[in-house]
Amino acid sequence: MTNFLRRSSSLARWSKLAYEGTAISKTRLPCTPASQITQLAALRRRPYATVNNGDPKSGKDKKDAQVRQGGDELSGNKQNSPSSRSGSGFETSNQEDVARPPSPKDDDSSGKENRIKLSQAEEKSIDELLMNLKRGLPADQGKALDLALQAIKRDGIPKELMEVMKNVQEGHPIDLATAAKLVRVASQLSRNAMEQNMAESNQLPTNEQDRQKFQQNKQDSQPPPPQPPPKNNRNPQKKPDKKGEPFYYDISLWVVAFILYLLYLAPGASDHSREITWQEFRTTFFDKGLVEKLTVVNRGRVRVDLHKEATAQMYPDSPAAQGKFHYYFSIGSVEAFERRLDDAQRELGIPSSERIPVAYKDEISWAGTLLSFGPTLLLIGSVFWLSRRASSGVGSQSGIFGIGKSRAKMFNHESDVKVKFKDVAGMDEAKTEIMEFVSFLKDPGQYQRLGAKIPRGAILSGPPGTGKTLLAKATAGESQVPFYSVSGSEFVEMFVGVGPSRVRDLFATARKNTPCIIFIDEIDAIGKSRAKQNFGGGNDERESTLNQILTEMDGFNTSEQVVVLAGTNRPDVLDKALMRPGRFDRHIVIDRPTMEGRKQIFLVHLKKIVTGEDMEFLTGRLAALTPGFSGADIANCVNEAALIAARGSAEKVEMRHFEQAIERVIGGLEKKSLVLSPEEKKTVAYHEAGHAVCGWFFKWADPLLKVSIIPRGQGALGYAQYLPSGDTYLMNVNQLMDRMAMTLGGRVSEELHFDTVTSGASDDFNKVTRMATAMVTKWGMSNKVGYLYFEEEDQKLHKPFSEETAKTIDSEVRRIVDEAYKQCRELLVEKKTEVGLVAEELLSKEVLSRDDMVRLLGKRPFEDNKEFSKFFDGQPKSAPPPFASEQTDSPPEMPLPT
Ligand SMILES: Nc1ncnc2c1ncn2[C@@H]1O[C@H](COP(=O)(O)OP(=O)(O)OP(=O)(O)O)[C@@H](O)[C@H]1O
Repeated sequence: MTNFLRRSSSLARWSKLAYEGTAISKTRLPCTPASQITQLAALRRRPYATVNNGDPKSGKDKKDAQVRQGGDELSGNKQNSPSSRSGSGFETSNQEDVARPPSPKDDDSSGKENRIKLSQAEEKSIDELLMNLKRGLPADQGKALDLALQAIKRDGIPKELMEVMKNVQEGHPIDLATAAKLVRVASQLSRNAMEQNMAESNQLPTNEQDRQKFQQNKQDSQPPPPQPPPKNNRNPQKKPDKKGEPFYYDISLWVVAFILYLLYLAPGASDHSREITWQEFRTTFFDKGLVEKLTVVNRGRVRVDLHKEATAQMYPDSPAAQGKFHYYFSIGSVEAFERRLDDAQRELGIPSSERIPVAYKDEISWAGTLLSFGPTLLLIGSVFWLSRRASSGVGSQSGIFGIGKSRAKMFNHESDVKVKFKDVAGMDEAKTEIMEFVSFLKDPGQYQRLGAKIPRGAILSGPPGTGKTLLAKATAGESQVPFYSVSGSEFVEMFVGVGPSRVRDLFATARKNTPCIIFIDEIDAIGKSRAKQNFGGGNDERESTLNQILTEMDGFNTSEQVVVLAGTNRPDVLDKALMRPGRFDRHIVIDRPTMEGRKQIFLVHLKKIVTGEDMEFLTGRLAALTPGFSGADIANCVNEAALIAARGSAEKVEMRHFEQAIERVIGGLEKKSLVLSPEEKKTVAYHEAGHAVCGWFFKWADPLLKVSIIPRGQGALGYAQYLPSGDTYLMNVNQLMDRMAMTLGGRVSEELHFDTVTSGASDDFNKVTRMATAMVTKWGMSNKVGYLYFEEEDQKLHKPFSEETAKTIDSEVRRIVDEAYKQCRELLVEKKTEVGLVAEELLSKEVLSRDDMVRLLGKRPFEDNKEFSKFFDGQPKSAPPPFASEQTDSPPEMPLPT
């Protein structure tokens, strides 16, 4: 035991662990140790060392034994050394029992007369242990530990505990009765320690009768005068504890921990066996006739059963003389072992009738089996842990078990959805259509009374940023209902079945919160036509998600107030089944805003901006400057203007800030770092001048607003911006021809003014070719091809026309472009001087405005669109910003006629 106690660091660790294990159930403490003892005894294995010279064991074991012996000698216990007694080091204390002083009669089994005192060396070890342990403990715990160990030191270890340890050592498992015994011993030890402590501090009598009397007297008497708190009293035994019960538990805890530790150290159940070699087996046991039986276990090991009595006589200290202990040795193969054994027996002349019986046995090693499951358990454990960790992060839906849950964001109508219809500008028709959903959600009774079927949903389609989501939110805001927003792509996962499951979950949640609105943005991610998807391999997962949406929408009964809105930029690719009545009943097209729409959207966004400009004029001018802008572009422009103004420390956002912002949004950042050579600059100037002069003198072309040779954005060395003749939806042949001629103006000008031409007109040619091709193949503007429409489809492998038609189309496109070129060249030859004028002015100023053009070329000979031109005429100073949607150096492409 001295040895064990010397290892105080491990005792500290172990006791702390035991304490932590039991601390959580302080009130149930007396029951705790029993179960733990069983576990602990089985957990820890400690090699056994016998001390007899004849006993087969390694040199290391011998050394251990010598150390132990030395320890016992040190403790003055020489005559009780293990060589004279079997058992563990604890038993060395048994002799002290004789010298134990008589104590008052105590009826409990762990009373003082039943204790075995510790030796001096052991007591010393306890003191050391105490010192080490107390360092890492809170003051209260330290005090309790002190008391517990002092009591053990003073009174010794109960005999019962010793018996248990002996049993454990002999390999008997700790059964319920033993556990109960241990509990009793532990609690008795604790109580004794506590009472002793009380007695010492209050002179409490230690025998039962006196104790009762004392308690009675204490109750009858006056409460003792309050003691001043003892200052610097370092002796916890003298200090009465005020916490009472909890303190008792603390002591108990330490007693339990200590007992557990003793058991844990006892060379117990685990020390049933020891490996030896064949040679050791032969010389030590076999040749001496001690072997009773051999058992081949799992064809790899042989267990040696010895004649107990004979072994005990020959090796009194060997554990093999005790109950369940046995030696074993490993064999290479059963056959080889049998041969060896036969040989050995033959050598010894053992007759065949007396030969040692050999049994064969297969045993399952539970540890091995468990170990083989280790990697699997580890994998399952880590997956579980990862999923738990993930789910404790963003939200409870994000773990692996929440994968089938809908990712829809819910906006509370009271707090989150603040958008109203007044915030959505420039789409009056769409608002009127969607208003019906609002009145249904607000007052469904009116519709039901008249037998009208409630619309299920609407698809909002249109280019990006035109306000589809905003409109859906405003619908929720107006109808004062919850709003579930989800993107179509959020249904698509790599796992099969997740999409449909999320759809189900979304609709189930919505049904629980009726009335409400579900908004599925970018529904084309899942709602693509199933026929089209199958080209080049289908996507079953997407298809089943779509099917689930169709089913869910069918599943609504008419009284369910769930409206499904969906947004898409590609209504053309949607599955027809989605669009049929009863599902998305309404198809609301939200196009880019018109001039009036843009004005209103600017008004909405300008509300938040500090500006001193006249609102009517400002919004009109900005709207005129931004044809083709979506609501999102407008919002971005307004914000950009405010940023530019703030960057220049301006008081207010002025017109020039807005114009700069629009330029930036359209053309990108000015590339100041890009320095052109003088020749390149000249070419760009003449190229742009060619466009500008064409725009000025062709009746159906758009007049110039601004031309610049400052490089911007990606690869645009210069650009010309034009005043649109209006929000054009239809274009006639004259307009198309003038526009194509104007687009070719850059190259023609280069031809007329330079010896050679540059690559700068490539984008112009692209536009011209596309326009001419559309005129021939789609718009019926070629007599030779006639009134035919040929769809351009990238995915189609075959052209929808014959080779002959293809040739005709080619020649017609070429004819049209040639005509446009001729028209342009005729004009520019005639206006060669004007082109030179404009180009030279551009070279010197880099930017020319509409007013510069008037000054250089005179007033345009045609009437401009009043609606637009009123915002630009009479503005001598400010150069108007560029035309929308143009980033290159050529005139704008015409909108596709609808
Ligand atoms: N009609 C409008 N009135 C006011 N603001 C608008 C309007 N349209 C768009 N906006 C602004 O543009 C922003 C983006 O619009 P929104 O998200 O609704 O576009 P969307 O059509 O849903 O785009 P996408 O198709 O890319 O999803 C809005 O937050 C709003 O600031």
